[in-house]
Amino acid sequence: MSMDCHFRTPSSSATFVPSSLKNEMILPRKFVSSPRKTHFPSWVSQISVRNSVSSHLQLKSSNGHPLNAVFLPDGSPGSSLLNEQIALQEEDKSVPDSDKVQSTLSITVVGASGDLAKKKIFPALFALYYEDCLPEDFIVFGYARTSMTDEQLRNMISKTLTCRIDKRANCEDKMDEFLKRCFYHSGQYSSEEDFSELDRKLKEKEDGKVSNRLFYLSIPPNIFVDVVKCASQRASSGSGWTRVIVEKPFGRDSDSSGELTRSLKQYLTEDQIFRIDHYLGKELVENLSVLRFSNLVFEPLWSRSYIRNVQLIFSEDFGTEGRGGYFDNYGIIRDIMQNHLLQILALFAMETPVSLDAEDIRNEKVKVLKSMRPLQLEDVVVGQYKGHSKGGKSYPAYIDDPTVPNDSITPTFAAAAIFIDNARWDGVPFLMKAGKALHTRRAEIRVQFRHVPGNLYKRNFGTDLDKATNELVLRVQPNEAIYLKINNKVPGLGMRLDRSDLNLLYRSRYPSEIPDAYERLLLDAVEGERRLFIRSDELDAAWSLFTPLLNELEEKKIAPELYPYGSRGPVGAHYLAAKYNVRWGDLGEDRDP
Ligand SMILES: NC(=O)C1=CN([C@@H]2O[C@H](COP(=O)(O)OP(=O)(O)OC[C@H]3O[C@@H](n4cnc5c(N)ncnc54)[C@H](OP(=O)(O)O)[C@@H]3O)[C@@H](O)[C@H]2O)C=CC1
Ligand SMILES: O=C1O[C@H](COP(=O)(O)O)[C@@H](O)[C@H](O)[C@H]1O
Repeated sequence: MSMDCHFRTPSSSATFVPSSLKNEMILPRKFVSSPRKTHFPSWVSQISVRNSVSSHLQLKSSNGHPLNAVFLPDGSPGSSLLNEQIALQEEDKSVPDSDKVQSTLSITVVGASGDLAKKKIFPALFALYYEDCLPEDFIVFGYARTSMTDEQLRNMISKTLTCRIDKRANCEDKMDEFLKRCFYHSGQYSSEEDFSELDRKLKEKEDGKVSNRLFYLSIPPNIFVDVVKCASQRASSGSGWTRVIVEKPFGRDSDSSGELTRSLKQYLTEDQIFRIDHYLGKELVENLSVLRFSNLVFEPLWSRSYIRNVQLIFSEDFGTEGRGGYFDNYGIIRDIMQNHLLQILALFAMETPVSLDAEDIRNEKVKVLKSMRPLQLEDVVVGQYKGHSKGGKSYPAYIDDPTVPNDSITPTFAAAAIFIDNARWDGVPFLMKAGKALHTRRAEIRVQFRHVPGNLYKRNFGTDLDKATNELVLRVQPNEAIYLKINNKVPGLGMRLDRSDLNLLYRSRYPSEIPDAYERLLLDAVEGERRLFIRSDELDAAWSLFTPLLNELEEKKIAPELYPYGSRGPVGAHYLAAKYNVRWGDLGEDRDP
């Protein structure tokens, strides 16, 4: 599905459209008061009317706040009442556009000279602009210490902007238009004067309109608080909202994370903080709840009664090249498991939320996180990649990175078994595995179901009944897919059974390019939709699970098991799985569709 904003529906008002409409089964979205008028197909108005009884008016943002309205800053006295009235007014089509106060959106990318900004943030902003997902009136400011002119920033950004494969028409023009809205301000991260100067430049561009300001902190964590202090005191909006997207890592453990949250909250309210975990913005992760809660065939099976184990697998076929300095201070458990994989696990295992509202979903995630048992050292395997030569090419060891100490024992691989002590999941092992410099790049969720009781066909499966159980796989990346391994009769006169797949391969079913996770998350932040961002109590619960283990690993100086660059990782991961009678599902991946 392409992220065509005219056709993106807020999850909280997701609407089904007959399959004859295929990829257009999503409803148009917001910016109703934008001067750039959108012409919707006639079926849209029918659906809006049909849903109007339940006040599901689709033509507004997912949190119910249209962007081009005046908003009091989040959390300010009376803001919710006033904002609600404004939202109601927005729904009232009798109010002419000219009577609505025009607002502007200013996005400041702090750390604009860095890797993430170039690789992900600017391209995502351009994609949103190209899909008409940003308001008519917006500007982007880059902020960093590096000295650069606006033109140099534009030049730098232009190298990483891409056009969607299926929408090349006019793309170059759109890029030029987008770049004209990009500006740069060079400043120190702890200088209030420099942020005052940024404020002055922002005001100049905002031209007296109500301004909504979004700051994206794409910088190392040790300067988060300095920036938030300066930005909130000197460059926050006086008339609209101010929000701050904070990149991970959110601390190194419970204490440092708590300290970071307390420091941020000296300057911002929780509602203004958008802690990003980009895995939550990935298409298949977003689809997890849809699959589970909107299909009768899945939700009844979603428990210990039918599920034998669940596996969350992340692997990369490259090492920490270029990021060793950052990585060595964190390791794979903090880099991937405590956030990306745990977030997926929480979504997978939570109880049904009261609604699709952000708070209802996050409440359920917190509950299930609190039901998890803190990780035990004996349920964890750590590894680190070593150098390897293959086909005349040599691959470096982790410690060959010049920014990594020679005696580093930081894990670049980890596997863990997690248990959830609640009625639904009692006794079900949730296995996580994450590693760098492995043989392949992939992220997937694998659900292995129990044996069929009294299976009439058990003799046809040979001795290994485990191989004959159903397995549901959500392949998050690459080549997104959902497939279910089933047993099937091989056509013919005999009775031979075959393991086969019911396969929903995204590129076959949905030919349009899938939006990058950062596009979805940036758009949600602009709209004030918090569902895919981490609330502080979720973060606390996540750290409580991992902090005792991390302390123990560090105190006992547990040496990682070495594995060759490009291999399947340490053998210990297989012993860990075997301890719980589990076989990693990705071992037979050559047969995966
Ligand atoms: N890169 C990635 O793939 C991912 C990154 N992240 C997170 O996003 C954030 C940004 O990542 P990334 O772009 O890779 O980071 P960079 O190391 O590239 O840093 C971004 C910018 O911050 C400034 N900076 C770097 N080091 C320091 C320092 N010690 N003191 C002050 N300023 C500094 C530099 O700008 P200047 O010198 O011009 O001021 C730099 O261009 C980090 O929190 C990272 O953990 C999260 C997921 C993936
Ligand atoms: O957060 C991080 O994610 C990337 C992997 O992201 P992906 O979207 O490319 O799968 C990982 O390489 C990095 O170490 C980590 O900090």
